[in-house]
Amino acid sequence: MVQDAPILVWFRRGDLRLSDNPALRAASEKGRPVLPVFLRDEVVERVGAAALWRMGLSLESLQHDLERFGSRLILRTGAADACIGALIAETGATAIYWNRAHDPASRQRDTGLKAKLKEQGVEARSFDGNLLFEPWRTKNKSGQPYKVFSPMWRAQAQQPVMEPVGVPRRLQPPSDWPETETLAGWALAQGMERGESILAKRVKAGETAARDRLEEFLDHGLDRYKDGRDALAQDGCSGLSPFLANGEIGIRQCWHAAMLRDHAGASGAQPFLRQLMWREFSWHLLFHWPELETRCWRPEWERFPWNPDENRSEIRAWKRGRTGVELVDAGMREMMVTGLMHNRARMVVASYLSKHLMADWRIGRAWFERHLIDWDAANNAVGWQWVAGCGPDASPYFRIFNPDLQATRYDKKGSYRHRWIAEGQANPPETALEFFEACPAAWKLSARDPYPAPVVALEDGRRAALDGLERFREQAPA
Ligand SMILES: Cc1cc2nc3c(=O)[nH]c(=O)nc-3n(C[C@H](O)[C@H](O)[C@H](O)COP(=O)(O)OP(=O)(O)OC[C@H]3O[C@@H](n4cnc5c(N)ncnc54)[C@H](O)[C@@H]3O)c2cc1C
Repeated sequence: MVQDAPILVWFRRGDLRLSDNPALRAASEKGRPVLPVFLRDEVVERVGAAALWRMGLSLESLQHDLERFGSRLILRTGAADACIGALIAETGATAIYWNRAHDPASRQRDTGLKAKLKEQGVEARSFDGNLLFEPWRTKNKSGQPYKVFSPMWRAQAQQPVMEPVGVPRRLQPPSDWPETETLAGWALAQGMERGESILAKRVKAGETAARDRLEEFLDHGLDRYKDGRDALAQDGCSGLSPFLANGEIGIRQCWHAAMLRDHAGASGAQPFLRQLMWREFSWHLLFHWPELETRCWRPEWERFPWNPDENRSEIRAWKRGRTGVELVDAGMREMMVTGLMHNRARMVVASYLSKHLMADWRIGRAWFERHLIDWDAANNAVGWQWVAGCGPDASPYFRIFNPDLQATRYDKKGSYRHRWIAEGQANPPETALEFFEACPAAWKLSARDPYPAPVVALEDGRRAALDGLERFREQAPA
């Protein structure tokens, strides 16, 4: 009987939660058995090592949350259409619901699958659960997608954002559960070299932890956010990015909670909402320009004399936190130890790579993709293109961050560098020493090594970058 047939609810990285989950909520309201599913499919296979490991913690937490409802999470590996086809055949499901993902690979997969399922008479419904506004509905005054952040912020911040839907009241289990693979069997930490145990010390995962983090930040961090968000050594940001990347909290939940504080007069609410809108802007761009991760948004920048050679010793030094430029090295080491990097440091290390070292920004984008636990396809691509100067609304290429000046301004007392760089300190803090445990053994790094001399003198690097810009401008068509 169709009215008793199960509905598959397909969770993805980006919506691993029970609240503010429109697909799950809609399925639960049908009064039919609900079968939650997560696939290790072609899209998941692309996720970098650290983010994949972090996603495993999310899935573990989601499993527990579902079990509290008498439900389960069915895990399968393989191409999405084969896995879904098999589950339909095994369970008699006649419908599948999911929340839309907006990265190009997911869109391609979902569009093909939806058409195929419809042909087979299966109800395939998608919901908007991952953004404040669906990107095809958001248009500038000329009816075009936004290319510049500020007008989008001014216009969209005034638009009503859908209220988050609540946790389902009940999840009716199917009469028989299909077979599931196990998270242990998936061994999601496999690609992590040595970093897993170090990262694990600091990571909290899951929907409850995400909500706690948001409340803690709103109660104790929001008022300091405007000035504190740039201070490298302070815990001045929300720390929500890994929760958002996995969808343990919904963006609409964050937005509405911050709006309430804004209405109550909290001074940091507007700057925080603005950053949430940057995430929205990034996804808006990736939706409308699906090549954003791999191609310069400004096509003429493909002719910029980036150096594509990833095997240069300077690039190796950048990856290993051994450039001899303290702020750059501190940022890169923070990422190795925590899977995260302060936003200011992300900008500095990205500028150093794409300008002082003239490396192709895609080398950095891919390295972040492998090492960040908050990896987000849109934020990462837009962040890199913004810094490298080839994206929409980008910082101009001639704006070259001077890491030493940035350190003077945003790490006045040197606490951030002290926290992450052990060499030369009589009693380095644990954080600085952990870098040597977290990085691959093959790098053969030791805290007892002398700190390296700069691989490029900052002034030489800046000059070379500006010369590159001049050559590029001379040969670019008018
Ligand atoms: C080169 C580069 C790469 C980046 N890669 C990523 C990435 O892979 N994943 C990621 O989530 N962010 C990325 N960012 C953006 C930003 O650095 C992080 O979102 C931020 O540091 C996360 O910390 P938080 O949650 O405490 O931020 P908060 O300052 O508390 O901000 C709250 C939320 O707003 C959003 N946000 C904040 N700043 C930005 C921004 N500049 N662009 C887009 N959204 C923003 C994020 O969702 C963030 O979680 C990148 C930035 C740069 C310059």
